[in-house]
Amino acid sequence: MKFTKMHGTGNDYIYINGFVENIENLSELSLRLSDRHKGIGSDGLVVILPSEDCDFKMRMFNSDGSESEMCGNASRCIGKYVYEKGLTDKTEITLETLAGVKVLKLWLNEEKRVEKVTVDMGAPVLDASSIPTAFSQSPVVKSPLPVSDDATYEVTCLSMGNPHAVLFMDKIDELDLSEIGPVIEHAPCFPNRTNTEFVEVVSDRWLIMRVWERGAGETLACGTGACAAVVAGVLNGLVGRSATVQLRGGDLEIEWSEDDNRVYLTGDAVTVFEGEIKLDE
Ligand SMILES: N[C@H](CCC[C@H](N)C(=O)O)C(=O)O
Repeated sequence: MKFTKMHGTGNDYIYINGFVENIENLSELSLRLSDRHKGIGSDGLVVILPSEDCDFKMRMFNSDGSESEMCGNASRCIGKYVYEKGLTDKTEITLETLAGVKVLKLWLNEEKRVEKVTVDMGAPVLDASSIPTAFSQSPVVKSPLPVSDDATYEVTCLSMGNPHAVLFMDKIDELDLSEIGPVIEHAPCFPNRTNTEFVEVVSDRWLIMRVWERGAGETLACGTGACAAVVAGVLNGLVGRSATVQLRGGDLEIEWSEDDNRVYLTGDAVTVFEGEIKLDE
């Protein structure tokens, strides 16, 4: 099987061309190939497929084999993949996902390489029952979430097609995410588990964030998570509608448009290497 290793802001996935490769059991394959010691090594697996109504379709699996509805960083990398491999010559591309249709706008440099991509992520979902959480008020803002006997955090929960819990706090560098991350991910109030963002507010245009992803653990960046952080920041009166989110893997630019209520995500898309792997060994 041929594959391409790509990252968006350090969030790395194995990309497979589903027009050519016919792979069964993608969930098991993601679990196996994502392993950083015994596999290729990645945060998960992304398959690019034909779509009936859109230009392309994405399926995205976490490194634990679970499938997610949406991935912002992978959407940008798909834009680069399909354009640079000649699968399309469009610079505005529609992408079918389990979270609906997303529109990718490609930014080309002088050599016609895709340098960055803006994704129209659609409107955030703020209704508690659709996120889903056990919290009943909508929007789910400043809700108390006990994480240990002596610590309760206030969380803001929303969906960008996939679930997010956002926590605002200082000194996020000092957090032990491997301890607190799984507790929140598996908290009983999140029946579908959750992605969790730990966010420090620097100014009304600048957030610093670490992320514990559902099904993948701490990653260097999360596009849907960065969108969730800005939406949650606006709901809490902490940040403006247009902000830079600084992650361990780099910066993402987020705008929650007042005009159309949609969230726009802009960031890099990078090809790391191409490879071929025997699946029967
Ligand atoms: N890293 C991705 C999101 C993956 C989300 C996944 N961990 C889930 O289970 O929802 C992003 O850039 O948006």
